[in-house]
Amino acid sequence: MIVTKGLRKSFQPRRGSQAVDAVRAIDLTVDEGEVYGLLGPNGAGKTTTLRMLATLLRPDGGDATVAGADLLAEPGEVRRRIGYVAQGGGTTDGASAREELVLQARMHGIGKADARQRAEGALEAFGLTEFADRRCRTYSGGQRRRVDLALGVIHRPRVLFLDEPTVGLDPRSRAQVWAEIRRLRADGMTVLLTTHYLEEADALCDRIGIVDHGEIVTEGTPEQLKREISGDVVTVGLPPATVDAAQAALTRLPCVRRLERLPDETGLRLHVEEAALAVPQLLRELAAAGTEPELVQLQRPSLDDVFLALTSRGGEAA
Ligand SMILES: Nc1ncnc2c1ncn2[C@@H]1O[C@H](COP(=O)(O)OP(=O)(O)OP(=O)(O)O)[C@@H](O)[C@H]1O
Repeated sequence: MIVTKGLRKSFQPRRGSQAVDAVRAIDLTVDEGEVYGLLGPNGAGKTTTLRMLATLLRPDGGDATVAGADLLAEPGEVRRRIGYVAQGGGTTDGASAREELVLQARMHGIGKADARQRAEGALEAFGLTEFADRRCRTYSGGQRRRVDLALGVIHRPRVLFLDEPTVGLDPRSRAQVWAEIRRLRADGMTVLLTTHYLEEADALCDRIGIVDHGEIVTEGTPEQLKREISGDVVTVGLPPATVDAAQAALTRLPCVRRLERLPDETGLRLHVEEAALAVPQLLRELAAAGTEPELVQLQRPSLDDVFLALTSRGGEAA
C-alpha cells in the first residue's frame, strides 16, 4: 500500500549555510491494513518522511507509490487517496466538530447532503455526538484529537498518515485515541504513524521502523525487535540446596546465552534466544539433574532497550 525506495530530502536552513540531510534514504514497504510506526528521536526525519508521502513536500530523490499512485508523477491522485493528520491537528477554535466535518467533506468534493450524512456518521463513530455542536475550543485535548482523526478519514481514504497522534494527551485520552486507530485498522485502513512513545509503538503497531539520522536502522514487529536485541529472560526459582546442580546442568545447554544467580540462592536468571523453545529444554535438563523449579517466569525486554541500543540519541527522546 506504501512503497518507497531511496526517498530523500535535504533542507538549506539559510543561504550559504550547510544543508541538513533530514531524510537520507528511506526504503519502506507498508502492507494493506497494516499499522506501521516510524519511531525515532527528535530530528530523525520522521515528520519529513510523512510530509513527503502526503505530498506536502517534494522529495529531492527516490521513488514512492502510495495507495497505487506514483508520488512524483500523480501527486493529486495520491492526495485523493490519503488522509493526513498533522501534529497540531486541524480544528479551528470557533467552529464545532460538526461544522468542521461538513466543511472538510465539502473540500473533498462531496455534495452537501452526503457531507452532512458523513459528518453525522463520523460524529457517531468517533464518540463525538454529545458535543458535536459545541465550539472546538471547549473540547479536551483527547476530544479534539478524535475530531482530528475523524477529519482525516471523512473522505474514506485508503491510507492514513498520523504525525504524533497522541502527543500531549493524558493516559486516558491516549487510550481512547489508540482505540480509534485500532478501529480504523479493523475497518481495513492502512496507517503510517510517527511516534516518540515506545509504549505507543509497542501497543499499536504491527510493525515498527526505527529511524535515526534520516534512515531506517532496523524494522520488524515489536516482538522481533525486542528479541533481536536481547532475547528473552527466564527466571527459575529453585530450592537453595539445588542451585549449584541446576547451574551446572543449564550452563551446558546451547540455548542459554548467559546465566546469573539470583540473590540469596533463590534461583537462576537465564538469557535465552526464545523462551518458548528454551523452557521445555530447561525443564527437561533440570529434571534430569534431579531438581524441580518452584517457579518459572518469562520476561520480554522492553522496546526501550531496543530503541536505546539502536539509536545514537535514544536517551534524548525517551
Ligand atoms: N523546513 C525545514 N528547514 C530546515 N530544516 C528542517 C526543516 N524541516 C525539518 N528540518 C530538519 O530536518 C531534520 C529532520 O526533521 P523532522 O521534523 O523530520 O524530524 P522528526 O524525526 O520528525 O523529529 P521530531 O520527532 O522532533 O518531530 C531536523 O534536523 C530538522 O531540524
